Amino acid sequence: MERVVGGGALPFILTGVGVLLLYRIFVRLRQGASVQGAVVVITGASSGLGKECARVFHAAGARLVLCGRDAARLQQVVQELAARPTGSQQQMFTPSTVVFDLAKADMVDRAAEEILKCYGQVDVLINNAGISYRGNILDTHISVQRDVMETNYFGPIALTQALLPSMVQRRSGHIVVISSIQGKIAIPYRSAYAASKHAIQAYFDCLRAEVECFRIPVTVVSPGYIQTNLSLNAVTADGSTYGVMDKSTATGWDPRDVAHAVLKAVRRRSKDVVLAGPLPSVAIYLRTLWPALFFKIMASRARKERKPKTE
Ligand SMILES: NC(=O)C1=CN([C@@H]2O[C@H](COP(=O)(O)OP(=O)(O)OC[C@H]3O[C@@H](n4cnc5c(N)ncnc54)[C@H](OP(=O)(O)O)[C@@H]3O)[C@@H](O)[C@H]2O)C=CC1
Ligand SMILES: CCCCCCCCCCCCCCCC(=O)OCC(=O)COP(=O)(O)O
Repeated sequence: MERVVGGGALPFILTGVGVLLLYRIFVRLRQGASVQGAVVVITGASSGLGKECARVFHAAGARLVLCGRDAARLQQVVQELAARPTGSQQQMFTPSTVVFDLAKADMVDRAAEEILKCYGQVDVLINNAGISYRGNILDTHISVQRDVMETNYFGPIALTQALLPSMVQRRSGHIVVISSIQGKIAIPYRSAYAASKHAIQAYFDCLRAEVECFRIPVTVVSPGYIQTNLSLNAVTADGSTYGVMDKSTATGWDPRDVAHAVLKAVRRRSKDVVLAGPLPSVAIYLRTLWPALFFKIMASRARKERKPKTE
């Protein structure tokens, strides 16, 4: 009797192909949506986390609009990106730049128009720009509290509100904000910064609920310390620049890792991402579940930090 070779093998081949297809679907689902060709706007793209996000989203094939106050520094980022070997077969786009100060309310609407003109639409807005603060509330002029709020809160929400109607019209878009662990817990001598990050968290939580019906996801990313110029650029109680690279900043997360986490959050349309080690994570739970203990720890921290200045 003759045996048909392949007749017995066919089910195995079909099963193999099926398993392979299922595996590819699984990988795709885990990876989430592609950002290839997506128009991604990044504020604060001239340095630190914003610059790393520019690198990561550029490598993923996004069409970038890079924002900041300093045209020359943004151009430098554009040149760096253009000079990078692609290492992949996907199409890369030369980024556009839009220069404006988020703290100047009258500039933001015009900047939003300029941003929309770059590619006619915005697919992902990453509100990353920000400034930190170091100071004792007793010594801090109210204008410093206001200035930090302008950059970290009113600027980003004004830009978001200016770009949102075009997203709603298209029933498409994604809004991301880089908050901080300090948007979840407040630590001493950071009043202006922690308040602005708490405000950002609340605003974008409201927005998430309000725009879900338009299929526009809102992602709040709350990182712990990152190795950037944030502490160097921080403002102090009298409005002057702090100018110190704090140990906590210098030993923080690698901004590349945080930028990759931001890309992952965009692809997966995550709602709230906390990037923190065990201690800050415990502190966040403690603030909710055992506030009295959390406040005691913070008061003790405030006493310890005050000591060197008063002794
Ligand atoms: N580093 C850290 O430890 C952490 C940082 N974050 C957050 O990450 C974000 C990025 O900060 P990071 O990269 O660390 O700090 P950097 O100081 O390195 O970068 C800040 C960026 O914000 C831009 N920026 C500041 N003020 C304004 C303004 N008024 N208008 C427009 N752009 C402005 C700066 O651009 P330019 O000066 O060129 O205008 C710069 O590109 C911030 O929101 C910060 O709060 C969150 C957790 C931890
Ligand atoms: C019973 C066990 C109790 C354990 C509780 C421990 C409480 C420890 C407190 C930890 C505080 C962590 C603060 C983290 C702050 C942070 O990561 O901020 C990120 C930033 O935005 C940095 O900005 P900055 O300008 O402050 O450098």
